[in-house]
Amino acid sequence: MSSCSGGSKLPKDWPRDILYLLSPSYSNALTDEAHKFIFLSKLNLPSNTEVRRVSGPHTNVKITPISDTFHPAHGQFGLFAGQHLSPDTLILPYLGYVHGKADTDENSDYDLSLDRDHALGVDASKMGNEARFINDYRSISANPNAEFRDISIDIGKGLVEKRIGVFVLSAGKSGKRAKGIAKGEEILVSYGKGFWTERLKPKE
Ligand SMILES: C[S@@+](CC[C@H](N)C(=O)[O-])C[C@H]1O[C@@H](n2cnc3c(N)ncnc32)[C@H](O)[C@@H]1O
Repeated sequence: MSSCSGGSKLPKDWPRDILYLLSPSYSNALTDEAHKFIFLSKLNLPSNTEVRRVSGPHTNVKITPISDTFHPAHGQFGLFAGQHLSPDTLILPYLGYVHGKADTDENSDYDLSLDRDHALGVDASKMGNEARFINDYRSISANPNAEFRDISIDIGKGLVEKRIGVFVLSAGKSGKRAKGIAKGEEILVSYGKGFWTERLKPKE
């Protein structure tokens, strides 16, 4: 795990009690099968796989306190575009604690699925990067402007690591989203209906 907390490389408005990550943190309880799924030889990738290199802090985004009292996440933070972002651009990876079913925190509001078949998640509740501040579009905008997609990251020695990336939505067949995300616009995804139904359940 590569991390920095308190160093000069922290993004503006980064909370003191959350560890800022430059790469994922892995649970010691991950199975061999999970490791094989996450870490792959470049030689075994389909030829059309885009292998990427990314590193934080991410200057294309801004962590911003939500001061608008009509915003449903008022008093919290959101992630905003620091520059124009074109359709289909990778904005940043979603980093956090990569874990299996055995160490899932059922109460986390920052746990994103990495792979359903292997029951793998990325939980950014205690550690993560700027992506943990992305809000859901509901009650903020008519539609999301970004989405999560699988990405392959070059980690050297001929290996790649599977992660989740946040992408600007594609322009769409009719080109209605061709403008992408404007500088200063909030980056919004859909958490999926499941997130909100879980939240509405009484806590045990
Ligand atoms: C992954 S966090 C997003 C960042 C969060 N706003 C923060 O400052 O840490 C998810 C939490 O943000 C809030 N949130 C995100 N989108 C929301 C929305 N559309 N309506 C209400 N609350 C939202 C909820 O409290 C949710 O549990």
